[in-house]
Amino acid sequence: MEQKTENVAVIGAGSWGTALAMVLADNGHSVRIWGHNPALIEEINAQHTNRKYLPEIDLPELIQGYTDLIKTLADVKTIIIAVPTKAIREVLQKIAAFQSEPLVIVHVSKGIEPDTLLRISEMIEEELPGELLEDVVVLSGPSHAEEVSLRHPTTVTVSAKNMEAAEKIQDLFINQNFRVYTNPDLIGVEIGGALKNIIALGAGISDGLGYGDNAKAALITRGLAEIARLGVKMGASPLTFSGLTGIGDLIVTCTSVHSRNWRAGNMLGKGQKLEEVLASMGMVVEGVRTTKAAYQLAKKYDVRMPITDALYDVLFNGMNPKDAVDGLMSRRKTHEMEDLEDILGAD
Ligand SMILES: NC(=O)C1=CN([C@@H]2O[C@H](COP(=O)(O)OP(=O)(O)OC[C@H]3O[C@@H](n4cnc5c(N)ncnc54)[C@H](OP(=O)(O)O)[C@@H]3O)[C@@H](O)[C@H]2O)C=CC1
Ligand SMILES: O=C(CO)COP(=O)(O)O
Repeated sequence: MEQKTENVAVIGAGSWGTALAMVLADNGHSVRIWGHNPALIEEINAQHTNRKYLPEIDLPELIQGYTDLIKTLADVKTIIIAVPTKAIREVLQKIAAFQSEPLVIVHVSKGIEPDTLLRISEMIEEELPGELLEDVVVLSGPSHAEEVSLRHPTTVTVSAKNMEAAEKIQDLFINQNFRVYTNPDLIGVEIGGALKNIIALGAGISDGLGYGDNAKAALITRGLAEIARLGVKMGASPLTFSGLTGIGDLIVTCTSVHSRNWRAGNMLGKGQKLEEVLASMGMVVEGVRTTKAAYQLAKKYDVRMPITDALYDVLFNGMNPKDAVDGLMSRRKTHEMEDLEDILGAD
């Protein structure tokens, strides 16, 4: 496939930013990766590695590391924001302080902001004035950085209000190992990507407690039901939840040892305290903040989210994980498809 190459900036030099920089470099783009840790950027430039986040990987030389944000964005139109959700406003404020040309922002983070209950594209629209923001595109789907950086086959979805912008980002990333689909359902893509992390924490807890595949299948299936219930009330298409950013990302995150959310849940299930689990991870566990946001969203939209409620009690109210599972299993009996009307959007 003939592609026009360009300068692309990746903001965030962690696992996902680095793996996506590799995809872009494989497509021939000049990639500038910005990070706030000078030692890591020095390592990327001098040794072409990022040992903390992708220990086994050698990086293409087309990837250049930067710590100066102004230099990173010179002659760049498209930037990939790959920092944890809670750092997004901070980096956008830094960019807004000097940027004068409009940007296409591609966000690849998976979260919802607690309290404001904004999706990430909405946070970006709040932080960047209209004259600096040409388009916002989300890229999401079942895609562990560890496997993308090994160039293992991976599929993701892009979405935006302006689908022409999404298609341009599809062209920017797509290659033989990294297949990119489009989906116009921006709300569904962002909600599925964010909320699967809650269920992945739950799957990790279940495995940590010693429960088996039956319990995990139940969590994935009933987790998807409650994500779809909320998503549809927020305006998403129910079909999106049967796609890559719905069931696809749920499967990969609930079943993979690469998932930081699964790993954190696993440690919780084995009896460790949340603070010690997070301190030992060294990488972001988005599901913790997203549990708080989803708990608040469930109240706002009056949607039943029993797994999210149980996770909230474990994470923020000190509930014993075993008691949380017992609570889920002893809920009032019900019809499996009782919520179908909600999922299909009927009154
Ligand atoms: N890893 C994956 O496989 C995937 C991750 N994602 C999503 O991508 C997002 C980023 O995750 P990921 O790369 O994995 O996270 P990591 O924890 O691997 O890396 C996060 C990076 O962001 C940097 N960072 C944190 N806070 C700031 C800040 N205030 N200013 C500048 N840089 C900051 C960190 O710097 P430092 O090293 O100094 O802490 C680190 O380089 C998350 O929302 C995640 O859900 C989506 C799909 C796949
Ligand atoms: O989103 C991911 C894979 O699609 C990565 O999940 P974790 O953040 O749990 O590692």
